[in-house]
Amino acid sequence: MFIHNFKVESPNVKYTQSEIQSVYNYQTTELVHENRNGTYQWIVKPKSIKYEFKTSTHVPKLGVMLVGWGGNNGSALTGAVIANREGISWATKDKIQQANYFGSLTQASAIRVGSFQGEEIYAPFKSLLPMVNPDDIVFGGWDISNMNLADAMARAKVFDIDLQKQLRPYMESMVPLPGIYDPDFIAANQEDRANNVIKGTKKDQVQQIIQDIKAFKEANKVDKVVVLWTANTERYSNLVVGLNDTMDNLLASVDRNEPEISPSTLYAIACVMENVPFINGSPQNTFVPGLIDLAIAKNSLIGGDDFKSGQTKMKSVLVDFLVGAGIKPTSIVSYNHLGNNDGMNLSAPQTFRSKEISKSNVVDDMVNSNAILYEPGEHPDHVVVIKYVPYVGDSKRAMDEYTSEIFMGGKNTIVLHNTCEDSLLAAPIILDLVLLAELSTRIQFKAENEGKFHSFHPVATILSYLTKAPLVPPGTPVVNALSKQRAMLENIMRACVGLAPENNMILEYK
Ligand SMILES: NC(=O)c1ccc[n+]([C@@H]2O[C@H](COP(=O)([O-])OP(=O)(O)OC[C@H]3O[C@@H](n4cnc5c(N)ncnc54)[C@H](O)[C@@H]3O)[C@@H](O)[C@H]2O)c1
Ligand SMILES: O=P([O-])([O-])O[C@@H]1[C@@H](O)[C@H](O)[C@@H](O)[C@H](O)[C@@H]1O
Repeated sequence: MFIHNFKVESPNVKYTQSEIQSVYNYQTTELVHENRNGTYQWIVKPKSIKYEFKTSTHVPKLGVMLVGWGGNNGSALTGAVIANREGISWATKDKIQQANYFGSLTQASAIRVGSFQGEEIYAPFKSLLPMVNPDDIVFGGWDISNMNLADAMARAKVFDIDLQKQLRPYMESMVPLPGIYDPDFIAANQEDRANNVIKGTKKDQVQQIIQDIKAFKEANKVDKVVVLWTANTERYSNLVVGLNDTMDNLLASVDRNEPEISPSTLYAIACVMENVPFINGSPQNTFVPGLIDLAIAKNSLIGGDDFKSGQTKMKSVLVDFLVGAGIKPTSIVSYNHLGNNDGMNLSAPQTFRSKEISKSNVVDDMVNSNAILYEPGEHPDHVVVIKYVPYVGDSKRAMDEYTSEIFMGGKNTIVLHNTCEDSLLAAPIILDLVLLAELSTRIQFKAENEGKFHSFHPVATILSYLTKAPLVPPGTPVVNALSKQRAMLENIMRACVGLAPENNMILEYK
């Protein structure tokens, strides 16, 4: 059975006018490696730590400023929110289609809340904690192309024509602000697009972005702004001591107009200086060490990298299943071709390399978790190929071959063909990223041994389910297995409302 909302009644949960307060006993373990009677043993000690959470229930009017607003993803998300808000339906060759948020974890997935008279009871994921209604989001942003959002939607060729016709009146007045353009960081084939750029030094550009954010906030009377990069993939920035290794060196490099500071890092600096959450939906290393330093010093949320939308999302499920089943993947070949502008930009070696890194590292945690299957340092062969084929447009075609060793010298080969409608998979992920980033800034918590409440660490690992290469604080484990990432997010939100983690034991029926 499905219920649409619920209230938790518990001595550990208190609903006030402005907050949900919860006390949560976090069950974990402590490991020691001790010499017991002359033999070193691993001792595992169950441990319970009391946490207190406070979640503000003041849901803000949210502004979302997209870098790359006029791109396929940006125009698709903007159009989809308008279509949902206005209740637009449109004719397709099959049926009259209603707007929806399928593919959004927060808007279209469910959680188990328990059982009632022998029946499993589920509720919307978003019913766990008060969240922004996506229909209410005000969009804006920047693009190096000055094309209005209605024409950008037509250029993207993502939506059905009847839907585009209905959306055009809402979107043709939406024009991206000039963006920071540096041809050294994206493919040369993007130059023709760059007719809407901020002039001046890198410092001038940062200042302009800060002014743009302030002006957007004032003009739209939004309470909060979240900025998300859905612009083209950049090449990696070189990490240089004295240039971008610390926040002081990074800011000094901007003052000196150092060429190696990328546009994406400049946008991120502007956001951190304004305490505006910044999320990187692409694979480049926007978050150079100096930027991470700055975000921590300012306690300003940063998250990324690279939306986990299709081929890689499937990989983080399949490899988790195989390794979890004691089967040894030995060869993973991931090929895809696509024909959108993202694909054209990725046809350059330096920008492809950024994507190759994020798509290749996604199995590391799963491989490293099982020393029965893999010797120290042993990894599957893993190849990533991306080709630009204009004809297929945004309809990316992914083909994967997984070869694994199975019982008694056997081999198993799994072949997948996955038509990933790139922007229709990425747009709902962008929505989740901005909604969860906003929610996480309304949560304060403290452990029993901490004196005062504090926010999550500015490096938002809570967003990792949505990214290929989760950005984590130094010294924090990187988890890519999709089921673990989703469980982490759900269970943290359950803790905020006093519910135990979903452990799937259902002992009541055992
Ligand atoms: N499934 C997916 O679509 C998916 C998944 C993961 C990551 N991504 C990443 O998301 C990004 C966007 O994908 P897309 O399909 O919308 O690409 P797109 O090329 O259609 O859109 C990118 C937009 O960014 C603009 N732009 C480029 N540099 C800019 C800058 N410095 N400032 C402002 N605007 C700039 C371009 O003019 C373009 O309009 C790409 O980096 C892609 O790799 C996409
Ligand atoms: O998310 P995913 O499908 O694994 O990876 C995708 C790439 O394979 C593809 O080339 C490009 O369309 C997107 O930028 C996305 O990153």
